[in-house]
Amino acid sequence: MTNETLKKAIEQTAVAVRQMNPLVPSITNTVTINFVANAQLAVGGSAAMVYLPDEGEGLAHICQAMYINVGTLFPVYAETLPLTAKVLHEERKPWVLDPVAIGLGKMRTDLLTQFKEYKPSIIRGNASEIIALAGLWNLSGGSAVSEVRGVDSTDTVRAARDAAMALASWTGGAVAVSGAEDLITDGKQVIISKGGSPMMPCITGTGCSLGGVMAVYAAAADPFVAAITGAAVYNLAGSRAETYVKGTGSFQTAFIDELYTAQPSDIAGNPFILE
Ligand SMILES: Nc1ncnc2c1ncn2[C@@H]1O[C@H](COP(=O)(O)OP(=O)(O)O)[C@@H](O)[C@H]1O
Ligand SMILES: Cc1ncsc1CCOP(=O)(O)O
Ligand SMILES: [Mg+2]
Repeated sequence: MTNETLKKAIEQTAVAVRQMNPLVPSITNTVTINFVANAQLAVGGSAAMVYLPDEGEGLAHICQAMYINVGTLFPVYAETLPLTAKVLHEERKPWVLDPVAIGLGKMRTDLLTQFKEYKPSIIRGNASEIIALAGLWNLSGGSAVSEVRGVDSTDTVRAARDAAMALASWTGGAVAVSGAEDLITDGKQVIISKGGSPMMPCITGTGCSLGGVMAVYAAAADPFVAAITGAAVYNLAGSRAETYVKGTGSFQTAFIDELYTAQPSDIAGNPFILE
């Protein structure tokens, strides 16, 4: 892939989701569920949030793509999440996994272990989560899950490069590592997406909603292009929003405005490096 073909693919993806308005349901955490839905709607998707096993399974059958985020688990998810992921895998529907706070608790570890066989099309996490997931799945570049501290990263994005590539090689999809710069790989190529704002990690849900937005784009593009398009619109919107807000409260509102108003050509023009 060249820079020009990638820019064209990003622009086409952003245009396509606005035309399609794809149904992209989520099973996600209760902290940021509203932010996820609003971000998905802002870029052109149709959101639907559920908790129950038959509802996850039912939506997996009819959706164009789906998002699973393990941020706040409830006992019912022991049934909901594997059932839903199994349908997505069997029907070859694109789906995005955010392994939030991997390492915390037995149920989270059990669920994330099971997802290895259901091969998420895109895995999106911060650097520590990506390194820990590769460790849990016994892939190269991974390390013990006990090193994760809650939901925030203690590793640099570059430190997660090998883990990200190993995970993408296993799934056959893409892996996106977020941070001050974002690294996206399909296991062969690596893209660094630039931009964003230091305010982004200071509000909860930028990472979670980025996963939801990547799922929306996965309804219209292959996982690698979808993940790159998600990173690009986030970095563009974050850079723009920080220029006129007073602090992190108004940043969240401005950020959604910038997602909504971002033109496909501007999303494609957000700086990236093809390594
Ligand atoms: N220091 C930073 N500068 C610019 N953008 C950032 C910075 N930290 C995080 N971001 C952006 O915030 C979003 C969420 O990333 P991150 O905070 O790593 O996820 P998580 O919330 O899962 O830990 C991504 O779009 C990322 O590019
Ligand atoms: C704070 C918190 N606690 C459990 S899930 C969650 C949200 C994490 O969101 P993000 O990873 O996008 O900052
Ligand atoms: Mg996160």
